[in-house]
Amino acid sequence: MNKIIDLKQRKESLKKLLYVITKYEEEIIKALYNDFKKPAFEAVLTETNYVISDLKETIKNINSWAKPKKVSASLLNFPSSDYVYSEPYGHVLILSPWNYPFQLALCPLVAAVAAGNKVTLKPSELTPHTAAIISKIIIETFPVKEVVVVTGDATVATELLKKRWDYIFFTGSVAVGKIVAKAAAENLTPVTLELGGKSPCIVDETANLELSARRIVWGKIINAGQTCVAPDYILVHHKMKDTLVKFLILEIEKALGTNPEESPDYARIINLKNWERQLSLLENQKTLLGGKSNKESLYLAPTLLDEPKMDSKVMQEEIFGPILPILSYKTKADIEKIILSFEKPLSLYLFTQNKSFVDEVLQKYSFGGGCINDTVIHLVNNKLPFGGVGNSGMGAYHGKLSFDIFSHKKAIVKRGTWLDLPLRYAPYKDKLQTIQKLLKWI
Ligand SMILES: NC(=O)C1=CN([C@@H]2O[C@H](COP(=O)(O)OP(=O)(O)OC[C@H]3O[C@@H](n4cnc5c(N)ncnc54)[C@H](OP(=O)(O)O)[C@@H]3O)[C@@H](O)[C@H]2O)C=CC1
Ligand SMILES: CCCCCC(=O)O
Repeated sequence: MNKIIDLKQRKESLKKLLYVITKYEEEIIKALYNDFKKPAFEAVLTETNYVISDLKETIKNINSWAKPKKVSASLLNFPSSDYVYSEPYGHVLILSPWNYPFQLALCPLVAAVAAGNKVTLKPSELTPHTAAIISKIIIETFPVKEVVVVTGDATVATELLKKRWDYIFFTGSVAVGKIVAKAAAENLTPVTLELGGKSPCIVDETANLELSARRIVWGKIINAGQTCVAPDYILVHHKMKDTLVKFLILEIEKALGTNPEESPDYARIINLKNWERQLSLLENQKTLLGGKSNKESLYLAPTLLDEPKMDSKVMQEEIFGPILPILSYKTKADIEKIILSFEKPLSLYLFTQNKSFVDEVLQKYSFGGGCINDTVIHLVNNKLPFGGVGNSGMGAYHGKLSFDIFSHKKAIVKRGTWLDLPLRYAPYKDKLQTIQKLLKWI
């Protein structure tokens, strides 16, 4: 059993990490830009500041989170004091993706360290500049190497998965999530899988269309649509479709101008393979806006598609890019038929003023989490669990939940020795009635 990293040392390490990240914030922002032109505003909002506030919250609460929790004792154990101890799993592996390469690597890492674990982190090789600054930060913060960064591609991750870990935290695609789960099963290693899916965005006949368009566009164009909780496709009431499309086009132009390629506020597709995949989603599709692309700069305009067929590629796989299919519906049965044709999504968004429809949708559809009359912002509140369900993932984190997923919860009963009731001990003769009465009474 590795030496458990004591609370004082964990807190010191996290304070040092906060200092070092703050010191290198400009370098991190530059690295994110160099990797795929992530705008500085988005880099601060969704990466550096996101991690800094998570770190501050963890440092503030680590003592209370790590303290053994006293729970009410069972009368059957009288006299006793009962506790839940949070114990680090040991040595954890974190595999993180390229789309929010700083946040999705560091937030799990902060929690794993806070819970007292050693950490091996493998960031994506698709964002080498960010991986390099993460390595620099970790080396400067953890000289004793309780945290190490292993850079490299999927082959490195494959080798890492051959080792035995005490916990694996994976963020990425469903396909690789299954590879990770299989590898973990070999050693019965607990895992958190933060995956993806096709997150629907329903707009009904009561929705405020201008406001809905603004919030849908925001959630779609941030990071050039490469966000696991981005609205993947729109289901709009057929009477509202034309007006919604008009507002979507207006909001995209308001945000990025009439030529988004020239906007400094719009990222690029991460690499040629993903750019070509995005282009393949446009084949034989009717475009309402966008479609313009540039192979050299890996640019793809925010693109609205008109009523793609359900068996088309764009409707058969997670888009994970700036393409937004618009499908209209007449009845709730139309909505149900489409949403239930897919695996349980990571998110679902509903734009409506109809409270009973909200209740109906929340009851009818299973999904990781989502918003009513907005998109993506459920990730801002760290009191809310962030995770998938079914194919979109298992386990959820953020806030104290992150500390808890990296802690084994050990139950401890501390018995008094001044009293030892004989009831539970054999021989049981003529004790049965007493125990039956007692158990009914408790
Ligand atoms: N739920 C969430 O929080 C998030 C989910 N996602 C989902 O991730 C997907 C896109 O991210 P992406 O990075 O492309 O996902 P991948 O699954 O391709 O990669 C995720 C991580 O796993 C590594 N990896 C890739 N192939 C293998 C393999 N065969 N064995 C072991 N490890 C491997 C990658 O390394 P390398 O990149 O170096 O090849 C990367 O570090 C989308 O489906 C998206 O929805 C993305 C972000 C957040
Ligand atoms: C806005 C931050 C989002 C991070 C996780 C994702 O890709 O959805």
